Amino acid sequence: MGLPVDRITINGGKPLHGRIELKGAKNLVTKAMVAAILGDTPSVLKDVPDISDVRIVRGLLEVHGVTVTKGGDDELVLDPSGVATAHMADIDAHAGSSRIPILFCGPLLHRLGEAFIPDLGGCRIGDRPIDYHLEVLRNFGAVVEKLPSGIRMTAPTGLHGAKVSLPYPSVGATEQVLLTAVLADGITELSGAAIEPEIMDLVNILQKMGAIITVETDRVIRIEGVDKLDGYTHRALFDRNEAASWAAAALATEGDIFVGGARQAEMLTFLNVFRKVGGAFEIEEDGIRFYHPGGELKPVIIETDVHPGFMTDWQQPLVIALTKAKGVSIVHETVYEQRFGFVDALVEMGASIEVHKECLGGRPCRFGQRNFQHSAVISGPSHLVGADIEVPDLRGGFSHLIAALTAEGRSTVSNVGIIARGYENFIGKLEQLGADFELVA
Ligand SMILES: CC(=O)N[C@H]1[C@@H](OP(=O)(O)OP(=O)(O)OC[C@H]2O[C@@H](n3ccc(=O)[nH]c3=O)[C@H](O)[C@@H]2O)O[C@H](CO)[C@@H](O)[C@@H]1O
Ligand SMILES: C=C(OP(=O)(O)O)C(=O)O
Repeated sequence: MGLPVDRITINGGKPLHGRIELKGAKNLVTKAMVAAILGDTPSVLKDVPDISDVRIVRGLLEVHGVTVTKGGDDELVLDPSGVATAHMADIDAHAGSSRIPILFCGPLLHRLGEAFIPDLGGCRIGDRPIDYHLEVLRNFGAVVEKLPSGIRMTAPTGLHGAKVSLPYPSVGATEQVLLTAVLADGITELSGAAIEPEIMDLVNILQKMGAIITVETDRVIRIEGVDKLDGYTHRALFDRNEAASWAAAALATEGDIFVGGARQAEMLTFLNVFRKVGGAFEIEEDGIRFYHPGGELKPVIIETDVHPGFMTDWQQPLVIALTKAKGVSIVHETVYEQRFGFVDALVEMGASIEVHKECLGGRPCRFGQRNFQHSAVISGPSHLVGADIEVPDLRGGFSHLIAALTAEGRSTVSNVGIIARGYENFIGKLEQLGADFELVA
């Protein structure tokens, strides 16, 4: 279900208390849905969240002839037996705000011998080129033709295993290689691979389907192509980015939230930072309790990075807690060159945050000396006051919600529809946690 409104007013200053439940990770579920195209039989995916990115991918699969039906609660059955060439106009209409269409390339080239990819969506937090994707696909034997409306791909001699190397461990490009190599003829060796937990869960899924994938040391993944794959049955990995977001909300509002379904192993790096800032957590069998134990919050120096580093998607929500810490925190964003657009609204609300183009707080990154404002210096504690703010992107949007929840007085947050791209029923969850807000028609 979409959001009924695009604006909410929040009366801040009330700690969030209660329990929420996570479902499968946005960054795995959508890719698992694409993997279903590769099977000869239907796949069953469990713990699918009701978020708009899932609806977009569902629409795209249906346009390509995959029958998608609801199984049990939160379960999708994806039957690829009718996969057929789609109409370009229909694809364009369904691509929406997601970046997932690019991952249809390999599976569609295997099944149909051609693919059309419209312009991609996703958060505007940097240029987000797709050069690695196109380069690896060319290595497999794809012919890429750029059209005004998107990209058309064919594979006149089929797809063949290749030795490929990524200049940077891109999550999407690693998934592109996996989804293409599993049915390619011969062996693929990928070096410079990303190894995020969501990628490892995609590897689990592909192995269930019949793929042969070896994850070696030093970011090398070896895939032996097979002739056919079957469907899978899989419960999606929990959404660790949503877990970190609610954890940040608990800390910033001086609250206490039990995040059902969160697990320690995939959040080790986040938990260390959360503890250093002054947050407390208790790890239970069925989730993690995150809370503010009282006392002052402490400043930290964080550098975002690929896994097992501090995930870039965690920094935006955590910045609000850092505005409450006594002293100077630094966040050096090394994954996306423009992920600090969201701080303008926070400054308007009274936060003291400066962004710099230098690489502050650690080692130099790809963005140093290139005029990208990618390091933030946060001085606290700041007293935030309510304001009218507009959500710029998914995680920046969640961070705006937290800012409004901690601020004195009333804030109006508009463009909240973006948040539904990755947070299931966040309005209902805010209600469950005791937030004081109203939806504005
Ligand atoms: C749907 C999904 O899973 N999204 C996640 C995925 O995004 P996504 O897969 O798009 O992110 P990537 O890991 O590919 O991007 C990382 C960096 O590589 C660059 N790059 C990437 C591809 C390419 O062809 N050329 C290139 O230069 C990007 O501009 C960026 O600077 O991983 C990111 C990094 O963990 C997360 O923040 C996103 O939440
Ligand atoms: C950047 C993100 O997602 P996407 O790649 O879907 O834009 C995110 O989840 O924070």
